[in-house]
Amino acid sequence: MVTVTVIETVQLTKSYPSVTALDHLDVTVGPGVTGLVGANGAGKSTFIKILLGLVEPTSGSARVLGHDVVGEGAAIRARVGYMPEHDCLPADVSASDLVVHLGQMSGLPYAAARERASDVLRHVGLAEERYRPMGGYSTGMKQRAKLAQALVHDPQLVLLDEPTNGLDPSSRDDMLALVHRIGHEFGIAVLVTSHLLGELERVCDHVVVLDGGRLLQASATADFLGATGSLLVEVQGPTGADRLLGQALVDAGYAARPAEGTLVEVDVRDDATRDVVRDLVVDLGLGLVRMQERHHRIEDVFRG
Ligand SMILES: Nc1ncnc2c1ncn2[C@@H]1O[C@H](COP(=O)(O)OP(=O)(O)OP(=O)(O)O)[C@@H](O)[C@H]1O
Repeated sequence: MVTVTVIETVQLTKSYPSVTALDHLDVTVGPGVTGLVGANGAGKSTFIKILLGLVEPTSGSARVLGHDVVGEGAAIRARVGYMPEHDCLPADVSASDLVVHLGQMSGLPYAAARERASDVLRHVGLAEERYRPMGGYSTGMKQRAKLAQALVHDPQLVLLDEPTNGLDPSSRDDMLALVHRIGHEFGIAVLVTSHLLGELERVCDHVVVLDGGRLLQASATADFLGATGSLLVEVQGPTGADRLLGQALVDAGYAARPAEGTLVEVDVRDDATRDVVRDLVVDLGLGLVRMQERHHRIEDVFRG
């Protein structure tokens, strides 16, 4: 299988007078959905603006779909869709009119722009409301309109800057499902940023983690989420965890500690660990609610 490089940066650096926003970044992004993760100020928006050819690097280089970000910004923007982080929608224009207009700006004839706009607005889930002025939209509807305009010119790559910002949990799930569909069903490469590390685990094939402008880690999501070598055990009753953590586990030679909520984390020592823990729970007269392998979270990379 040929792996296509969508984005490639070499020692990419962006310095502002008081801060180094990006510090010698070597990043390669391929097809599918890639998450760009980092706390506020980590450099995510700066990275996206450089990829679009809107901000020049201080040093190093970056190529998007084979084009150099310095000098070939127009060619990049013709093939890349961009969903900005902040609310930038004109209040008195409808989503339909905006997306048709931007489709025409990208070079589509009016009839084709209308047809494409109608398609993408349907895909992002804006129905009748697409004809109403966007000033009256909820945050979720505004995010959908911003996503539609990024897709209207049939890009090969979309850069989505914090698309779940300001959304309630259910709209957040809808937006993440859409991001996943764009990357997998529509076959458009996606780079999506978030400061909420946990949410990208579900939809991204790869994750790039930035910290203070530096690359902390870049790998397949599955590599971030590997098993930790311990079990999470939940037993019934308010004192169940304490009783399990009492002498019996120690006597049996297991290292264990309290985990989130009322969970108990037990280090896996050998193949028999699960059976021993289950038997101990039974011997103590506790009901076993669940016992599962503990997996890493993307957050763990920040804990070193
Ligand atoms: N035009 C600018 N002039 C000076 N400093 C800037 C400029 N743009 C960004 N910065 C600084 O560069 C650093 C990275 O900012 P950036 O907006 O890229 O981070 P981010 O990860 O996108 O965070 P957020 O999610 O809060 O936007 C920050 O310290 C920011 O203050």
